[in-house]
Amino acid sequence: MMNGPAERKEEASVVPVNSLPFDEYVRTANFLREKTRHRPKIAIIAGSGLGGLGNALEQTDIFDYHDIPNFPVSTVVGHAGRLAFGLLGPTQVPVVCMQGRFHAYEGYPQWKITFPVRIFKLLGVEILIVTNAVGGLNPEYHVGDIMLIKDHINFAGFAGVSALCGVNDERWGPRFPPMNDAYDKGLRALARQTAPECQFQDFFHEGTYAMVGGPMFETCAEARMLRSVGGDVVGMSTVSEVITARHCGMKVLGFSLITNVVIQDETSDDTANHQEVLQVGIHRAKAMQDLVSGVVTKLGS
Ligand SMILES: O=P(O)(O)O[C@H]1O[C@H](CO)[C@@H](O)[C@H]1O
Ligand code: HPA
Repeated sequence: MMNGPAERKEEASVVPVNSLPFDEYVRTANFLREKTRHRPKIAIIAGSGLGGLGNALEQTDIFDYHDIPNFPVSTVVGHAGRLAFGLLGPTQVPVVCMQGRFHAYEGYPQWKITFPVRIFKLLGVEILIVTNAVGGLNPEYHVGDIMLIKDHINFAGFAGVSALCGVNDERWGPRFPPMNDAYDKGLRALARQTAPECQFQDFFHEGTYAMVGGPMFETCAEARMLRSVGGDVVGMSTVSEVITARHCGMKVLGFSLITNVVIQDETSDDTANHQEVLQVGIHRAKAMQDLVSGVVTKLGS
């Protein structure tokens, strides 16, 4: 029998993994809405070394993550831990930018990693732009190239780790959201159109982001496996944010900066390291900024 007393009891005993009640999200959103004059429809999450985007905003209202109720705090070098509301680009489009994101390897549960995405939804955001630093797996990709994210492979998800685990609150979205259209076609077309205008068509690709848990970089065998199943780049973030945004009906656009080439050959003397990731981020931050700003300007007009 469906929904009999036994089934209901079992349902009630499930501990929701997304464990803050809806009202707590509303409290955080209200806190921010009361303190900023901006009403952005676009949110940007800046990855490792890419937080400079937030510094390019004008008329900013800036919040330290420590000061926002219920917000996690950044613990990774290269993630400033600030939420900046402001105006981006020549046409002054209102945006909100996370200067630093949260990762599972910092010890955060999935619902916390993705908490800001739902706050953006409550604030009226319709489009989420994610940026990240990645290792290149595709042999045609070089350090400093930018990849428009076409799709992702969610290795954590295969293991049952998802921000959507737990009792589903329909106020956010459906129990079984589709992900075949995770990265919006129209927004990707806009990004492809913007890349040549920024003069970097020569180092622009479109490909698939493979998400691993980190914090350790990949072994050579793992890297070859990721490449063989279709990964063009690998990183330790982003996918949970994208899934949460799609779940609550936001459109998503994503860009990856290739900060290192993932070593796939055990005879190599090179090793991956976070300092290199940050250095490349610093050198190519302007390119990423121009691209995001170019797309945002088109969206705002
Ligand atoms: O994905 P973002 O936050 O850009 O950071 C990337 O850079 C770090 C490794 O250097 C990892 O956290 C990886 O995910
Ligand atoms: N692997 C995983 N995540 C990363 C890498 C990498 O090589 N570079 C930047 N983030």
